[in-house]
Parts: sequence; C-alpha cells; structure tokens
Amino acid sequence: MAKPVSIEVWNPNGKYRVVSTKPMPGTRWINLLIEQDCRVEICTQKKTILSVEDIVALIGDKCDGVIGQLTEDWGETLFQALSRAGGRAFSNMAVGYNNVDVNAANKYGVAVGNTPGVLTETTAELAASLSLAAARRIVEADEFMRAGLYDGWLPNLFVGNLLKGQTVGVIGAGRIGSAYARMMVEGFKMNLIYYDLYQSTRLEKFVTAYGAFLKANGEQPVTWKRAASMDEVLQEADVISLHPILDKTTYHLVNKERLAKMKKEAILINCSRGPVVDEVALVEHLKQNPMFRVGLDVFEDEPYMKPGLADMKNAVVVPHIASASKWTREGMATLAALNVLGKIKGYPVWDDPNRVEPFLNENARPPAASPSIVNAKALSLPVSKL
Ligand SMILES: NC(=O)C1=CN([C@@H]2O[C@H](COP(=O)(O)OP(=O)(O)OC[C@H]3O[C@@H](n4cnc5c(N)ncnc54)[C@H](O)[C@@H]3O)[C@@H](O)[C@H]2O)C=CC1
Ligand SMILES: O=C(O)C(=O)CO
Repeated sequence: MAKPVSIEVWNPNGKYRVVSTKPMPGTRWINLLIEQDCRVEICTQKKTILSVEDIVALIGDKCDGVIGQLTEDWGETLFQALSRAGGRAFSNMAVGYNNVDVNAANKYGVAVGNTPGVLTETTAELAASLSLAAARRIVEADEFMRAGLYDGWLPNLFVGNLLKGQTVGVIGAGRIGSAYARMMVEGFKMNLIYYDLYQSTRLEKFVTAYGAFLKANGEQPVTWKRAASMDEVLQEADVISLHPILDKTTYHLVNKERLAKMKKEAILINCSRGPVVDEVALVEHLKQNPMFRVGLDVFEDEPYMKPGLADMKNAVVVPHIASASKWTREGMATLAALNVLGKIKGYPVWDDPNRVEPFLNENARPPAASPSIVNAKALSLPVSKL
C-alpha cells in the first residue's frame, strides 16, 4: 500500500483533475488550467525523485491528466494506472522523454507531451558556459583563489585553451546543437564540424553567411563541414558538444574507443543525457590525460557521479541545470500544462513543435491546441491548422 502523499490543491471544484508531480515555476500554468475548469493538485512531498508507487498514489481513482518530471519512470505501470483513473493525457516538463515508454502510452491511449523550443537557447548557453569554463579552467582557478593560494601573477598560472580559430564539433545538430554551434561560431569565430543523421541546412547557411561577412570585413572567415561519421568529428574538433536525444542508438555513444580518438587536449561537453557517455571510461580517460577536459551537466546515474569523477580537476560538473533560467522554466511549465489541457479539452495538436512561441506570450490567450505531443501520429490525434 503506497504511503499518502502531501498535495496542494487549486480550484477544488474544477471538473477535470490534473496532477503535477512537482511544484513548477510561475503561476501562469496553474491559471491556464483553472480557467478551463481544472482542479490542480500539486505534489509537495519533500522527496526529490518520486517512485512509481508514489505516483500511482497521486493518480488515485480519478485523474484526467498528469504533468510529470524527467526523473520519473513513466512505463506500463503508470500509464495503466492513469488510464484506469480515466486519464488520457501526460506531459513531461522536459523536451527529452527517454524516461517515458511511449509504446506503453500508446497501448493505453495516453498522449505524451514534451516541451521543445522554449529551452533551446538556455540549454545552449549552459553548454557554451561549460565550454568556456573548461577551456579557461575557471572552476579550478576559482577554487585556488578561495583557498588563499594566489600570491601574484605568473606566466604559467592556469594556462588554458584559446577558442578563436579552433574547431567546434557538434554531435546532434538539432534545435539545441544548432543553437550552441551558432553561439560558438559567431561568438568565438570557431570553425564548425557536425554530425547528425540529418543535414542541418539552416545551420550551414548561417555559417556560410557569417564566414562571408567576416571575409568582407578583412577577417579570417569561419568554415563548416558536415562529417560523414561521428569519428571524423572526434578526430578533428577541439571542443565537442553532445546534443543528441538518448535512445538505443546513442547509449554510450562516447566510449573508451571513441575517447581515444579525440585530441589529447580536447574538451568534451555533455548537456544531453548522462548515458550518452560511458562515464567510467570517461573518468579513466581524464586520469590518463590531464590536459583533456570535460564539462558535464548530466550524469549516467543521476544524481550520482561515477567513482573518481568528483576528484578530477579537469572536469567541470553542474547538477542538470542547462534549462534553468526563470523564463525558460516557467515556459516549460506552461507548455507541459497546455499539452495536458489540450488533450483533456479535445483540442488538436499544434502542427509545428519547433514554433511554440504563440503559447509563451503572456499577454495573449494561448492557441487552442496542445503545443507538442510526441505520439500524436500513433494515436491519430487531429493536427491543428490554426
Ligand atoms: N541538460 C539539460 O537540461 C537538457 C537536456 N536536453 C537533452 O537534449 C536533447 C536534444 O534536445 P533538442 O535539441 O531539443 O532535440 P532535437 O530533436 O531538436 O535534436 C536532437 C538531434 O539529435 C539527432 N540524433 C538522433 N540520433 C542521433 C545519432 N545517433 N547520432 C547523431 N545525432 C543523432 C537528431 O537527428 C536531432 O537532430 C533532448 O532530447 C534532451 O535529452 C534538452 C534540454 C535540456
Ligand atoms: O528538457 C530536458 O530534456 C531537460 O533535461 C531539462 O530541461
């Protein structure tokens, strides 16, 4: 028998019961739900990661929709429980949905939402921050200052890498990977090499045009190359940032053999999902190659780090905060709530998940649609032509 969970209730007489497994930033998402006759229940349990059992208890006997988090295991048990409670709507408050078994959701006819776009630039900015922190050894230098070890300028003190003119490698040049590439190319005049299953024509056009602009102004132009293989990126790039989705094809994409292909002084950034990198192999590589650096926002067994990682001076580690700006997190909450609301109200699915701005305008009513439902096709949900 699951333990009772603590909840905060908004609009107790609302017709539709929507549960959020966590308090989320802002109030717009709550207001949008209660304006449409939803009773909103927010789990306030002081426990970071809820178990499946906790969430089954939250769902209870009658539940129309759930907004959940990437830390939760949304599989057969939860979709069955939600379906039994009459619910047909779930949304992750995240763009990544590797924690969700979409086939199980399809089986129970539950729509699965995610939150693309609103976090693209924020996540790319954190990847860029980690790239700089690793290249210029900012965390090591900060610790040195605070320890009272600085006794004067020295020619060899915390010498790092200059980014300008070097090559940035992007693996997974989708929304976030492309935004990161643009930042590094435009901001630091790096050349680009990328690997993706699909061609990123917009990104290529951007680098071509920026290169032409630099040339016209008497500066060294930047260049781009679409690599035929991931290994080509690993061998050629000085800074490599990982931005693919996590699935069977990207699990341990960066392993011992691939780490060995990278330059000895390369920088590896991971703001995608921890299991994209074999973290045990990474710790060993960091030990063997002190000039190799990493910037990690995500870890294989979150919230834990593999043994030895925390001791590595050539690693910058932050706790999965890449999308953590106020505007973005409030926007993610809004998109997640609107995904669930749209399904409850029988609205169609928005036709372009790469263009969700109309849902984020606080001064206007959002479109009557679910912004992003990943299994819309499998469930034959109508698509909006608004
Ligand atoms: N650290 C954090 O807080 C955040 C992490 N993320 C992660 O970033 C991921 C990417 O997000 P978006 O850019 O919005 O998604 P997206 O779908 O626009 O981009 C993913 C790209 O990866 C490519 N890809 C898929 N399999 C690949 C493979 N085997 N090799 C190379 N490329 C491959 C796809 O073709 C696509 O272009 C999310 O799925 C999520 O896991 C997203 C937001 C915040
Ligand atoms: O959105 C995601 O996928 C995250 O990891 C958190 O923003």
